[in-house]
Amino acid sequence: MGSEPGDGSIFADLLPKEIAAEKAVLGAMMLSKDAIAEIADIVKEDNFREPRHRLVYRAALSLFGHDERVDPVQVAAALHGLGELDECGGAPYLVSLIDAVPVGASPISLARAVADSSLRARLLDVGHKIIKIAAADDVTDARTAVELAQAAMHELAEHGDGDPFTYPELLQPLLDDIESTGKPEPATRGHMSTGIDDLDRLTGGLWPGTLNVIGGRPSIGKTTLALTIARHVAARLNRTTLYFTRETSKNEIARRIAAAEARVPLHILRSGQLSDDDWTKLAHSLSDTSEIPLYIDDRARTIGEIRAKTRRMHARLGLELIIVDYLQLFANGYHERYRELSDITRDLKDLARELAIPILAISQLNRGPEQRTDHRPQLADLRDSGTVEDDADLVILVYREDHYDRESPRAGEADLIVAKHRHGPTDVVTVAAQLHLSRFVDIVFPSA
Ligand SMILES: Nc1ncnc2c1ncn2[C@@H]1O[C@H](COP(=O)(O)OP(=O)(O)OP(=O)(O)O)[C@@H](O)[C@H]1O
Repeated sequence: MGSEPGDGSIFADLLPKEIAAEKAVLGAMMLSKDAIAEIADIVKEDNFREPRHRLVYRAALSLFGHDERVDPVQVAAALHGLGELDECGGAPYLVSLIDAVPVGASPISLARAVADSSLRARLLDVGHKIIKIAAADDVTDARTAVELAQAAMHELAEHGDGDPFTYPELLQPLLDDIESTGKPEPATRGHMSTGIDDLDRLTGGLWPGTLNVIGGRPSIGKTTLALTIARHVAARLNRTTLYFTRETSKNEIARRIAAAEARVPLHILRSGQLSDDDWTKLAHSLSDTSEIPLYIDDRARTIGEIRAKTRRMHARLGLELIIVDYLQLFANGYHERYRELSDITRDLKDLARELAIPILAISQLNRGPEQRTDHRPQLADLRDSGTVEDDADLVILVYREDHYDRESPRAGEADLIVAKHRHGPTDVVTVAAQLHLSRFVDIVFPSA
């Protein structure tokens, strides 16, 4: 028993509950073939920290792969054939694994518990490694030590499941190393405008080190507002922006940006039925925007991945704005939701401070607006989203009257309700909602 020798860890001793979780996963695999596929998606062999559990897992998976029965008898026979049965505690131990499955437990939650504890053990190992790097002051200078520590953390975030690296995956860190070596720290260029004049007059734009939140009910236009700001910052201000999207694919985001920049309606881009004029507009805008520093990522799945990618790209490119679309999608469901969302917003706030850049995060609201007669969102509608209401420096709530009433005399308008502004006044800014072009624009009143 104890930690696997290969871990080389002084910290990662297995706790009784972690042993129980590993046993339960293996037991669940021997109870149901359906469970095996679900578990294998989440848990890899090296997630098991008890060595004999790795052997049982490998044998069970091999039987499953050959479409054979997976039960204690078959697994015992397979292990016996490999000369590993005694090392695994014999047939009685395999039978005891079945008894270790808690009544009513889902295989997925059991698998997640094992993957989670494996990741924690790796985190402890990395922590230990970082302490050793930090202490070796006769070997490395402080700056190199920080880079080594960051590399250790990146490896953990990107390969928590222990998969081998592909060559293309290794190219990126290599490029980062080559490009960041000897490059001065990017200078912070202060606050930036959002491109919505009235909003900029009220807030001064987005400030370094702040967490800014766009809140709204589904389909109200949160992504449209975030993309309006992203386009302005990247295309008009030429400042490097990284947009994390999870629900909407990067291709769809690109389509929405193209619609807004070329002023060709989204449904026309989707249908492919472009007129000659549309093609001309699209071609011009593609050439105008071919080098804008806007990066779109639809692969990050957790806040840890967002942090790792952001740090890596910041070292390489000097990021100036991060956008996260949207907070709730980056909760992994391992813990109570309120706590996870609180952790995510705190992490984003810390990241904004650490990198001295603004972060703009989209958040869903609870059903509060639907329960009020005027449907206007309020700060308190963020209440279910962890501590975002407290952590945010600026909260902009999006509201469109025509979303609730198609006959509204305010059709085509959106209110951007600045419901929280830590360093200034709150107010409402009204803009034109051109959703078919995926953009919000200032309302220009004809001069008298
Ligand atoms: N071609 C179009 N013409 C008119 N309106 C459109 C078009 N395409 C999308 N819309 C509208 O734009 C709105 C979607 O905006 P957006 O995706 O920014 O909302 P959201 O608040 O981010 O939504 P979600 O919570 O679903 O992510 C919807 O109301 C949708 O009906």
